[in-house]
Amino acid sequence: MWVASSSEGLLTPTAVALGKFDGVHLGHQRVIQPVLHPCDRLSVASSPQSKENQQQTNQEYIYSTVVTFDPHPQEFFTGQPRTLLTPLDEKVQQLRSLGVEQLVLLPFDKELSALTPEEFVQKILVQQLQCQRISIGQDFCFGEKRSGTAKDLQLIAAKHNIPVTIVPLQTYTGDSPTQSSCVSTNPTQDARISTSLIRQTLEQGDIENANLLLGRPYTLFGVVVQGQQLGRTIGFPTANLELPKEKFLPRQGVYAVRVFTLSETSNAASSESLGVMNIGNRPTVNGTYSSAEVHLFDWSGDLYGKKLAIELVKFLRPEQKFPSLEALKTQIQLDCVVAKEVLSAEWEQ
Ligand SMILES: Cc1cc2nc3c(=O)[nH]c(=O)nc-3n(C[C@H](O)[C@H](O)[C@H](O)COP(=O)(O)O)c2cc1C
Ligand SMILES: Nc1ncnc2c1ncn2[C@@H]1O[C@H](COP(=O)(O)OP(=O)(O)OP(=O)(O)O)[C@@H](O)[C@H]1O
Repeated sequence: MWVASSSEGLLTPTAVALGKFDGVHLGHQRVIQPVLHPCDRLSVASSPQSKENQQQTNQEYIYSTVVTFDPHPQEFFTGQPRTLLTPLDEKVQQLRSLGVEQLVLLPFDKELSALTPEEFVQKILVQQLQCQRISIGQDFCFGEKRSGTAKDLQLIAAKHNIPVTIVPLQTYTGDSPTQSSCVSTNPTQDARISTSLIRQTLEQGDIENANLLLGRPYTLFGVVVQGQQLGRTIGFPTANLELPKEKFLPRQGVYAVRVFTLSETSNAASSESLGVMNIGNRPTVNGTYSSAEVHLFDWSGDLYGKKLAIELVKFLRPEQKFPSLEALKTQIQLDCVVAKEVLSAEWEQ
């Protein structure tokens, strides 16, 4: 997938899905669908329809494009760094797997934030992106002080003969964490699927619902670095992960997880293990910084420098300060038993 951050080097003309898309959750995926090429829309596959096919039928090739903002608008307005469900690398990976061909990162600055809705359409969508088609969610707002609505975009774009798909809000009943049918389009009863809702569920340790809203497991990607090497002295060696500093972390505590070792070049998963993960400050050993560390079941070897993907499956318990390393060891043994039960029950479903 092509990533562009300036008006130069853009692949044009484009079919554009517009928004922040942090998390690339189920609502976002519905907004992206209408701009994908037909074969990707059906299969949600990774390889887009070939450009040659479209040229053979004499159509102008239109690049399926997600247009987003960098930095996140909230970061620009508050001046505070914002953590993200999907830092850039992860967002690129998710969008690529949906079949998106281009990600455009509009620099969100004073100038961009001051564009009126009409100027945004004219300067960005028409002139820069040669946009042929647009997809947005029903609650999309844009332009200076978020003054333009989805309907406004439809009216303004119509003047340039650009059709706009307004995707109805995808909502969630939240009462049935094991069924994908809990995603619906009934906005009166249900909560709108949003980045904010997923952040809240992760903050509460409600991994099952966060995973449903995302349409995939919430995953931490990181490189294994050295820890204090105390884990091996209590019989539970752990791989300490260095995570992107902007990655949003869920509630501190212990999780049942699935772990994939990634190939250094392609990011393809080469092997899968099960394990337990702790996210927190390790008060028992007077830890002074937050760490994320995983113990893999029935595994031994050297993971230093390896890239891991850790899929969170279930929150097991909050982190605690134990009176001794022996007491911590006893608790981790119990954590392993519970995690194995959780993960094998999941496997059977
Ligand atoms: C499954 C699991 C649960 C843990 N739970 C706690 C806990 O409740 N409290 C705590 O202080 N540390 C906890 N830890 C972190 C340990 O203190 C840590 O693994 C140990 O100090 C080794 O750290 P090191 O890898 O930096 O050597 C947990 C670790 C694991 C793997
Ligand atoms: N649940 C949803 N159903 C339909 N469209 C959605 C949904 N959530 C977001 N969208 C649309 O997807 C695009 C990207 O959404 P965006 O990331 O800007 O908002 P969000 O997911 O609601 O996040 P936040 O919680 O930060 O507002 C926008 O066009 C938005 O209107």
